[in-house]
Amino acid sequence: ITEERRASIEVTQEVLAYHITAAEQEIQALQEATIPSAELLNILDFHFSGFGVPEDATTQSTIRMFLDLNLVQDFNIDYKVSLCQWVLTVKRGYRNNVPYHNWHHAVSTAQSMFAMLMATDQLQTIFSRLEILALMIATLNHDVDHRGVNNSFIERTHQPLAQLYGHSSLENHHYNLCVFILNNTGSQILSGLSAEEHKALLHLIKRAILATDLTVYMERRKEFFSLANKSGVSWKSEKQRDLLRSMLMTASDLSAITKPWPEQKRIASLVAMEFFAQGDKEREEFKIKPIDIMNRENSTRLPYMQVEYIDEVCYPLYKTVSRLFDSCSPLLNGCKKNRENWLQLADEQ
Ligand SMILES: CCCOc1ccc(S(=O)(=O)N2CCN(C)CC2)cc1-c1nc(CC)cc(=O)[nH]1
Repeated sequence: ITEERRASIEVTQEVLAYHITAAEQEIQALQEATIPSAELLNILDFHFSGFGVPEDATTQSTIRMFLDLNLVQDFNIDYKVSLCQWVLTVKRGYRNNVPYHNWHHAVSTAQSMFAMLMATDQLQTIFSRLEILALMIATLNHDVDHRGVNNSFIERTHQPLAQLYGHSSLENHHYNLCVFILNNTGSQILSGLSAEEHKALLHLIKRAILATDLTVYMERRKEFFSLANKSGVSWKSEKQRDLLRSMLMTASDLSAITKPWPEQKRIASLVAMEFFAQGDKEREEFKIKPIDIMNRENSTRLPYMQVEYIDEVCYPLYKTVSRLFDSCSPLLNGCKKNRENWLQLADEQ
């Protein structure tokens, strides 16, 4: 990158550091709070939704996940000084003027990963402690600073992010901000790790966040489905574990489609709001015709689009994950149920 671009990134990071550091009183309140149990917070349930809970419960739920997975203890994470500030700083990294890709989506995604890990002993034996730490940090940060527009919009409209990163520009940005927050004074939750653990962890986090680019998921899932068809997969090789971690990232990322119908309906309208807002920008600002799913005029086709989304993107994944890990079958059942609900609405159109 040229010298002036490097300088402008420095300035942006300084400004970001100032804005992103959580407010003192918010940190204090969280530090002093008694964190309710996982049962009380309902975070062990597959039907939990981050969109349904008040802000302070979302930060307490995140802390509870790290505590109950023993990550605070295993990695000597300083609870008061770093973990509280880190959670609040990640929360502030999300934009609350974005209808769907905001902090509530981040918490829902992290909670889905948490629920899968807590329900499936096998996963806790397959993955090392470092991999579990990576998955929890990656799910919470995987969409940080999302602007409510997708990669293709960013690339087609030549936004700075597109010039910084060739492809998966959003996911690269999410990863870089995740690292920036981990290095920011006051939220350095990884200070208890050795140099080689830290290096290995950042690689695991990068792979996990980049895996949330849906185009990457659609390419790699064939390999996952055929691997899962073999009897008794060992998940011993790093390549196989990387694939499994990536697929579980997507299963967590798309878990809104598995939620009880009232929740799924509400979340789908937030997704639609965001997609249509992008369509409006494309039409007005960039004089480009928005693609079907982002075109407000097609909103009557929404139920039909959801059925397509379930059939083409979601169902095959939850089917395979549930076949490998039976305890994750609530995700498949929720997805099946929502397909029926959307199909019924589509037929009524
Ligand atoms: C609810 C408004 C319409 O929502 C959709 C419409 C179409 C498709 S799609 O499968 O055809 N497909 C996906 C891959 N893109 C590259 C092309 C379009 C997906 C969604 C959708 N996406 C998400 C994830 C953010 C959540 C969600 O609930 N629904």
